Amino acid sequence: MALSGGGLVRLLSEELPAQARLQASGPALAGAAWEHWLVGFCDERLVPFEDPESTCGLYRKQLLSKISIPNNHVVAINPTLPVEEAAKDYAVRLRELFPGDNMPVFDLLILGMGPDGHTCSLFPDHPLLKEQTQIIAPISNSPKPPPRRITMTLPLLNAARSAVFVVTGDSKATVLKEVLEGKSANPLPAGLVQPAEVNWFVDQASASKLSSPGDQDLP
Ligand SMILES: O=C(O)[C@H](O)[C@@H](O)[C@H](O)[C@H](O)COP(=O)(O)O
Repeated sequence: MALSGGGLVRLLSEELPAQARLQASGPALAGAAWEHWLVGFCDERLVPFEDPESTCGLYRKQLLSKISIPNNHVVAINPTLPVEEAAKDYAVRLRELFPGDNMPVFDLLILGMGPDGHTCSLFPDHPLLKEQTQIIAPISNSPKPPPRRITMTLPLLNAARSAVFVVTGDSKATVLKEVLEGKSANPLPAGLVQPAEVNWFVDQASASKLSSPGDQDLP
């Protein structure tokens, strides 16, 4: 699986370890055992892991240290490289997890969405949305700080078996309606993520502007 940053870190860190403890006491659910998972990142900020802006550093501290995922099952970036090199290096690291596959196929992507409809570090009207060759790309002018990041691109995101968007808060209500119900000829980045299966986990505040469930024709 691959994880996104932002508010998702706290949300997963608050919920998953408790679920893991619950499931660990259950008879089956061996498949849910954490040691079977490899964890990558849908995007990452180019800062040291000890920086509070480091997505991997936050997950290690708040989540991964509390569940039994072996350290070598977490595929982190090399934040000491220049951003272009860090992107190339991360693409190599991910491809090593999928030997022989032309395109790595993640089982699960867990994504957030910004109030402008960005996801990962793919922002509206950014040239990266047209990237069709690289699976990981650098960005040095992220509108959301910090500016230097690496990000999965749409070819990699759309090759996944499934994606889950987790969207909360009223600041996302307008953009969520646009992504799920809009008919724009220029869809927002979150609306361009269309792997085999996409599920949206939203709270009442972020869903407050959606049409009533009965008459939605969701993508
Ligand atoms: O590292 C990042 O910044 C994220 O990957 C980014 O894409 C995030 O998911 C959205 O900006 C939503 O973040 P919030 O849930 O905090 O609004």
